[in-house]
Amino acid sequence: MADQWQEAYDFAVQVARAAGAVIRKAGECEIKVQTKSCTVDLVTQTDERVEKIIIGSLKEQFGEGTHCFIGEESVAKGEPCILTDKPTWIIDPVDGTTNFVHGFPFVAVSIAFAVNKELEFGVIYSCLEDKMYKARKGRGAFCDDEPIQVSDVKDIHKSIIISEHGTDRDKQKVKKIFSTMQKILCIPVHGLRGSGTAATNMCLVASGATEAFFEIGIHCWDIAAGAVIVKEAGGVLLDVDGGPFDLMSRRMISANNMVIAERIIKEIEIFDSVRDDAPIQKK
Ligand SMILES: O=P([O-])([O-])O[C@@H]1[C@@H](O)[C@H](O)[C@@H](O)[C@H](O)[C@@H]1O
Ligand SMILES: [Mg+2]
Repeated sequence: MADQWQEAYDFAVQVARAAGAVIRKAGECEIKVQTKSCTVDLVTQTDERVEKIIIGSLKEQFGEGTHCFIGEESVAKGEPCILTDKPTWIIDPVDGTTNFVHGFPFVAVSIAFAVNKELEFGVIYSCLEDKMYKARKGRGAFCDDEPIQVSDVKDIHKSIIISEHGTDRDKQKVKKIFSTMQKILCIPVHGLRGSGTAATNMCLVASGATEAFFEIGIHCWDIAAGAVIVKEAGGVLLDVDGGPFDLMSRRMISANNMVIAERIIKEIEIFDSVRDDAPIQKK
């Protein structure tokens, strides 16, 4: 059967690389910062401009109305965040916006593609590192066209675990986040890390640099591309309660294997997060 998504996959890589160049250039100028859900949930004109460039390029290539789009900044402006069976692009134009604003060197363009609610491929361009991660369902994962695979560590005491504190500053949630981190650190593990971008964190799992990344509070656009890349690199994806991975649930763990995943899950103190696909509350 003709390989119908190869062209879309190759085009997504080109678009991600071009978007990364725009981000790098914008980072050389003064960055005007605004906020979204709270004072530390940052957004810049670059986030919005890059998302428009990506979606515009995809519409031009594949036609208006044939594909659907879930983009971080479009959703922030009220677009629906509903995954249907239609071919759908799930886009985070600047993953690691806070890093971008501060010049902290981890910023990624994350582009995923789903059909019939199945993730077909994911592309993550870590644009300040100039590293292109990509994977297609059933065809392996790559960084700069070199195959990558997860670490073979099974002993939690020999692991590095990534988690992030996110942008929610609710005291009860922060307490659970840090209590979880403390319990994991004192297993003990070799170390805790966090790049500040979920997409990059998942590439670090996929490339074997760390054994797991989990977070409660992330969005589908942060993790969709990384989910394909981790899975194709031989890793596992689960809900933080050990259930099946749920792209819209705002929580997940990605790990190199089930032994590490299940050990980390034991320590996670779960708190509620409104699903990405929850009905929009009328103001
Ligand atoms: O907002 P953004 O930079 O696209 O996405 C970021 C995520 O990738 C990260 O995992 C999370 O901890 C941050 O709070 C932020 O949400
Ligand atoms: Mg993001």
